[in-house]
Amino acid sequence: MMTSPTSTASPSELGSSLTTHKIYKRKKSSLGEARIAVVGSESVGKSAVTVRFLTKRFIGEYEASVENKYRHNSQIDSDYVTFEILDTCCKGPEGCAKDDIIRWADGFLLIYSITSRKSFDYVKDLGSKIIDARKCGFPLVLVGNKSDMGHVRQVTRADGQELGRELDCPFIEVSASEDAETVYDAFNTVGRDILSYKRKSRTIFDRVLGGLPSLKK
Ligand SMILES: Nc1nc2c(ncn2[C@@H]2O[C@H](COP(=O)(O)OP(=O)(O)OP(=O)(O)O)[C@@H](O)[C@H]2O)c(=O)[nH]1
Repeated sequence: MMTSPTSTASPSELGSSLTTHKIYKRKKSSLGEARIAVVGSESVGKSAVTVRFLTKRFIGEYEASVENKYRHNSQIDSDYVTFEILDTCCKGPEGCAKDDIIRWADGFLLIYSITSRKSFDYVKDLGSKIIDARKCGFPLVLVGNKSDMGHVRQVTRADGQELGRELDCPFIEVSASEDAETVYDAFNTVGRDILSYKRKSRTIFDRVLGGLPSLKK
């Protein structure tokens, strides 16, 4: 069900595809699935960006005290993909990148607000924590949200590009409120990276299995 752009969105308003979870078990997702955790500090627009991608609408305010998980079918290039998107909540001492979430996700959208230096420093630490926990080359996309608020900008585009290079991941500036295309681009970029990462892992696995019959000869 669509919600009007100016209303307050609650999870139940966003349709039956949504469930809320507390613990994320790392049961491997299938090749056509992309589990994305949307992480970043408070009020950077994690829910706005997620809901924009899911409903094509910008919704101003959210009832946001819990983590929300959504399933969404989409197509990237010629691949059909089921996105599982976790809109995280940062309250609590562990912040939004709890260990079970880091294990659960196939990839991350690291979101900061271009109007908050503090939120940028937060994703810098978070990105390093994720890279330490997962393998090198793990799918991450760095997202600077609220690009429509250039008049109160605290983080330059060059800062974002530099951090993208440091984390070795794509960097995109978006505006959940003004520019849906940039938001789709961010999700599709991480989705594409996840599929390619999974294919590479599978290729190595297949190569190992593929080698076994020849051993019998
Ligand atoms: N101008 C502008 N405001 C935005 C944008 N995205 C989100 N906001 C506003 O920023 C505020 C926080 O947005 P949320 O989506 O609730 O942020 P969040 O990161 O999910 O917040 P928490 O879950 O509470 O940490 C709301 O008032 C939104 O309307 C944007 O692209 N531009």
